[in-house]
Amino acid sequence: MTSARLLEVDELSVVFSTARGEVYGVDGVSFTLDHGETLGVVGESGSGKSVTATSLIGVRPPLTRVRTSGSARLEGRELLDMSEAELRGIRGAEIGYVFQDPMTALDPSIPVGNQIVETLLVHTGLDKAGAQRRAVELLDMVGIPNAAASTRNLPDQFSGGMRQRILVALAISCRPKLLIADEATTALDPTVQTQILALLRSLCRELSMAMIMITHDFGVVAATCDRVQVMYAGRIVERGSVADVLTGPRHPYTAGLLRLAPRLEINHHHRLRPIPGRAPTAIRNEPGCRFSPRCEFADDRCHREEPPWSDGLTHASACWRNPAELASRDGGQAELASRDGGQAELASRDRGQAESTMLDRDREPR
Ligand SMILES: Nc1ncnc2c1ncn2[C@@H]1O[C@H](COP(=O)(O)OP(=O)(O)OP(=O)(O)O)[C@@H](O)[C@H]1O
Repeated sequence: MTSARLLEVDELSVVFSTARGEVYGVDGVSFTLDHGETLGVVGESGSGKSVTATSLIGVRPPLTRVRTSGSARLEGRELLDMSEAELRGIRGAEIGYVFQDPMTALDPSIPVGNQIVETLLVHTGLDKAGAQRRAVELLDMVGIPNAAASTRNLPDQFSGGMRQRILVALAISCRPKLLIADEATTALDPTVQTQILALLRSLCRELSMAMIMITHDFGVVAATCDRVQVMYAGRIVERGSVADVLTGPRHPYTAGLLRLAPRLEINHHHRLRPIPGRAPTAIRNEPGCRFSPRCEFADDRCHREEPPWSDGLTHASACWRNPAELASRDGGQAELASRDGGQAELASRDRGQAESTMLDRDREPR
């Protein structure tokens, strides 16, 4: 029986034992994802985006003692209790993963077609001839020119953008229900980045595939996602629809990130500029809100007590302060709100632009 929800993550915590003590890579994260839905996960470096995602597919850093707790269910099946063999069956087949650097995921010594064929033979009932035909179809689908001949090429015979397309082909080869794109376009130049984002969005639609898009970049989220959650120091601090969060951020951290993002256009690189102060490593030794040492609105209670999560709302944040109060105290916020009106428009324009780019099927030269 298929569960209504594709993914249900409940109080997920991932703790690393380090020389400095226990470090919470992720600390009590909960979220859900429906079939076909696209979710952006945004936050500064070290906020726990990748640890959240890799714990779903059971990938653990080597030589590190890790303790995972909570729950992560894929269509009702607990991923955290699965054996390595069961997880191997999930990875690729039900959850596809696209990394930032295709060369870490592609074997440089094996022709790309063979790498896709291997995956298909492991996870599907296709025979070799069927898998070879499917590999050509997949390369064609992601916009590799001369797909049949290209199957014989090694990864380094392709440009960076083409390699990223090949990685997308590999990730979707078994028609996963969920695609996780982890900074998948960060290393690409802006034009190629726009094309890959368009490709991902259109594949999600064509294949009814859900996607978790991990990024530093609100422009990427605006171009590809329905919903977004913002992470800080191992926790989710705000979540909502992309339009709601971009037009009216409720958490001072999100507002700060948006204020510092130059422009929400996906054809410009704009990794998050840092908010003043240092992002903490999530070692549980301080009471109160983790953002309070960097927050211009923090009062005594923020430093003392963990803020509650405003549950039941589609647009919610974990903050003691009232968003209206923050907006009235922060002149910059008012400016942000009016600028964000334009940004919401941009979000839908970016999507249109990204999709028409996809329809054009333009291909970057080698
Ligand atoms: N192997 C490890 N050993 C110890 N701590 C780790 C390890 N991997 C991750 N962490 C901790 O988990 C936190 C979250 O890491 P994660 O890679 O998820 O961040 P991120 O938000 O994905 O950052 P980036 O955007 O730079 O990839 C880090 O700040 C670090 O403290």
